[in-house]
Amino acid sequence: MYDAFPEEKVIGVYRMTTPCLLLRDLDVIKHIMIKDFDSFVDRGVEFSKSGLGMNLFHADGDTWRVLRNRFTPIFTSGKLKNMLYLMLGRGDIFVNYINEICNKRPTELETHSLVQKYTLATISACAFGIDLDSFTPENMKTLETVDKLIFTSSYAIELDYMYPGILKKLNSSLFPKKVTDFFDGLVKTVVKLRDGMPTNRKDFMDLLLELKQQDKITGPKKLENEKEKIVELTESLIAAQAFVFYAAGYETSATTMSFLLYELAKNPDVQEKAYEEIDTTLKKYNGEMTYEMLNELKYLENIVAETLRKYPLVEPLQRNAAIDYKIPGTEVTVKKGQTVLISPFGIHNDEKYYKNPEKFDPERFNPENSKERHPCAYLPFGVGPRNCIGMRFAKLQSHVCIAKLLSNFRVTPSKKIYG
Ligand code: HEM
Repeated sequence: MYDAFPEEKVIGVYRMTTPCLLLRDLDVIKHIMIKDFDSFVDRGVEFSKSGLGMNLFHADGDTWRVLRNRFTPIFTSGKLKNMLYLMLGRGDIFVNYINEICNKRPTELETHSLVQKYTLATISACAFGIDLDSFTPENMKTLETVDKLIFTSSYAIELDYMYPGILKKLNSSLFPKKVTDFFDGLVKTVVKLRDGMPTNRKDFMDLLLELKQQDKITGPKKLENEKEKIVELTESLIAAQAFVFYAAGYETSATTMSFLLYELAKNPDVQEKAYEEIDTTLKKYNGEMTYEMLNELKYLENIVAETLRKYPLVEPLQRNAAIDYKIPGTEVTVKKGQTVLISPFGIHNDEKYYKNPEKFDPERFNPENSKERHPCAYLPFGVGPRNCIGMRFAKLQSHVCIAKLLSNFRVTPSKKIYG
C-alpha cells in the first residue's frame, strides 16, 4: 500500500472494517510522533488493561506516562553495564553449545532457532533471574513452553479491528489465562526467593523490586492544579512488565540476529571486516569483552543498523488520536479515536531515502552518510517519546552474540539451498 501511492502524504486504509490512515510523508510523521506527541500518546489497542494488560507497551495515557517515567532509568547505560555479565555468560554457553555440535560432526545449523536459544537465555536471565548452565533439552523446556504460549495467535486483535471496542466492552484480555498465570506465578516465586528485596544480581527483577520499595509510583511533574496520577506497584504490575520485557525483547532480537547472520553469510567481505574489527578491538582490551570494548565496535554497529533497515520487524507503528487533528501540509483531519499507521518497511525500502535498497551496505550508517538523513527515515525502534525502551539492551545483546560468534566461527550459506 505504501508503494502504491508514491505521491501521497497520507493514505486511507481499512484494517478489517476499521478505517485508518497510513502516513507516508516524513514531515507528517515527525509532527505526529514527535512535535504533537501529546495528542498521539496511545497505540489504540483497546482491551482490558488489568493483569498483563498493564504492561508498558499497551498502557494508555497517564498510566503510560507514569510507567515510562519510572522504567526509563532501568535501561540506562549504567544499569546495562551491570547486566553485561549475564549476557556474556549466556554468550559463552552459546559458543560451547555450537562447539559441541560441530565437534561431533560437521553439520549445517538452522540459524533462527539457534540464536533464539541465546536470546531466550539472555532475556530470561535479565528479566527473571532464570539461570541456565547449558542449553540441554530439559533446560530449554520451560522456556519453550512459555514461548509457545505467548506466540500462539489468539485472533483477539483481529476481532477488535472488525468490531472496534469489543474487547474493552467485554473486559477481555489479549492474553490467554495460562500466560497470565505463568507470569504471575513466576514473579511470585522470584519475589519470594529474594524476600521481596533487590539482590546483587542487578537484573530487571532487582530493578523492579527496588522501585517496589517505593510502593506507589507517580508520573512526571504536571501543571500546578492537575492531579498527579499514582500507580500502585503490585506484584501483578511487576509481572506485566517482566512479561513485556520478555515478549518484546526475545523474538525481536532473535529474528534480527538471524537476518544479520544471513547477510554475513551472503557478504563474506562484510563478515571479514567485522571479524577484523572484533579481533583488533579485543587485542586492545587484552582479550576481555567489556562494555567499552563492545561499544567500540562501530562497524558491527553499522551492520546491526543496516540489518534493521532492511528487515525492520515491528510493522506497522501506530498511534491513536486523542483529538481531531488537522495534519499539517494537507487537507486531511484525523478524527479523535482514529488510528494512524506508519510503515518502517515501506520507508526503509524506498529509493527516495536509500539508493539501491536491496543492497546490504553497512556503510550507509557511517556518520558522514547518515548526517543528512531525515530523523524519521529510519524507524526500526520507532520514534519519539514512545519509541522502544529496550533499544540499548537489544544493541548490546546483539554485539555480545555476534562478537562471541565471530571470535570462534564463520558463517557460510547452506549448500542445501545455495548449491
Ligand atoms: C532488535 C530488537 C528490538 C526491536 C527491533 C524493537 C522494536 C520496537 C518498536 C518498533 C517498538 C514500538 C516503538 C514505537 O511505537 O514508536 C518497541 C516498543 C517497545 N519495546 Fe522494543 N524492540 C526490540 C527489543 C526490545 C527489548 C530487548 C526490550 C526490553 C528488554 C524491548 C521493550 C520494548 C517495550 C517495553 C516497548 C514499549 C515502549 C512504550 O510503549 O513506551 N524491546 N520496540
